[in-house]
Amino acid sequence: MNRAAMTASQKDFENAMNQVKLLKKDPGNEVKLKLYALYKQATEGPCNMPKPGVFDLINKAKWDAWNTLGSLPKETARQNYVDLVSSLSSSLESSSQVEPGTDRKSTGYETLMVTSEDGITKITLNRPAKKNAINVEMYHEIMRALKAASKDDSSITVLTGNGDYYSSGNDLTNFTDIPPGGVEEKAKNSAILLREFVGCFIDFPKPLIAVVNGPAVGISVTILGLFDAVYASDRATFHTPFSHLGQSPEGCSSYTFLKIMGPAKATEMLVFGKKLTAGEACAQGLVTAVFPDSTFQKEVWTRLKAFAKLPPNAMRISKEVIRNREKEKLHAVNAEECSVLQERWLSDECMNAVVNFLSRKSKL
Ligand SMILES: CCCC/C=C/CC(=O)SCCNC(=O)CCNC(=O)[C@H](O)C(C)(C)COP(=O)(O)OP(=O)(O)OC[C@H]1O[C@@H](n2cnc3c(N)ncnc32)[C@H](O)[C@@H]1OP(=O)(O)O
Repeated sequence: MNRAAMTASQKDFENAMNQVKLLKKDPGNEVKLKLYALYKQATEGPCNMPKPGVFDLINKAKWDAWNTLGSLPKETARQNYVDLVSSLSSSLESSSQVEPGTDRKSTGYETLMVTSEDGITKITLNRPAKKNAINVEMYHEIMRALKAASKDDSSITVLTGNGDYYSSGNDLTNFTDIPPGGVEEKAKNSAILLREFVGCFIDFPKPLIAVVNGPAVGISVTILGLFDAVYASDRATFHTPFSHLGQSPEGCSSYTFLKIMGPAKATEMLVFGKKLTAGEACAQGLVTAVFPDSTFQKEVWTRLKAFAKLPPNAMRISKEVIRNREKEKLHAVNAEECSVLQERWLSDECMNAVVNFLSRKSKL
């Protein structure tokens, strides 16, 4: 009897492991850590691995989850794993029945909403609960959306944010997913990603317009220097706290901001982390126009719809004439900024700032 039950439980365990791979929705980090811990306990027994270092956030979280199970018997862990997967499958299935085929799914983007209407392709950053922080998936999706927009039949492309923020910049949890090659490999991969990401903005062929609906931080601010127009709500602020984060400027801002606002004002922003109001950013040339938040959407979209009616080829060619002679320089600046940042990400100053944010010791 016992033996039959154990065999059945082992089979259920294997089925459950397969079921986890087939889950349609991400169950979230907390559940994933529980699954990891139960799996390890069921297959290897109690945790006797050395505790990972303080900067190794992911492995430390995994270790904590496993260690918490103490001396739970392997068979019980196996059963608990099976029970957890079964509850998970039914809850995720039922939630997908409530909301069949949401918009996000139909567009094929997880972190963005992309629509095309009235000659305008609108790319909306769509992680409002995280203040539209740009995680690795979002970097890739923005690049994909820009590539698609460069070839579609729209005349202009708009980037905006959903919710109260435009974007809080780089998602600081990006730094916690350390690959087997360690933090050096992570820094190298991030520099490659950043260079490719910024390169897409440098090369974007159609008029690119930012509709800054709220506060903007970090990389969401620096790349504005590569846009053709920037419209802001009077609720928006512009903040590049690189020194506070132990980092250095990116998005070609070390070049574009100096050209736009001059070295003194650019230094205040990029080195001293001065946060600008929308009015100040407009006075310094980073923002094209500011509108009261109450009428922002109406006024901006009326203006953009009128722009989108202009002959698209003329707009594209005019942009080429204005921007092309700077392209080579911008790519060189981008490469240099990324290589400096690759080093910065390995510094104690940067690691401490990220750990402080993640352990909720500091915010901007
Ligand atoms: C690979 C390429 C790398 C390119 C490098 C680029 C450099 C940069 O972009 S530097 C800028 C990095 N950004 C920040 O330092 C902002 C950090 N966030 C904050 O200081 C605050 O969250 C805020 C001032 C933006 C908002 O504060 P508020 O009190 O209104 O809201 P919160 O409760 O803090 O946020 C809600 C929710 O969102 C999460 N979150 C917000 N911003 C980020 C972020 N940048 N990275 C990760 N997560 C972020 C925050 O943790 C909250 O999540 P929970 O509800 O789960 O706690």
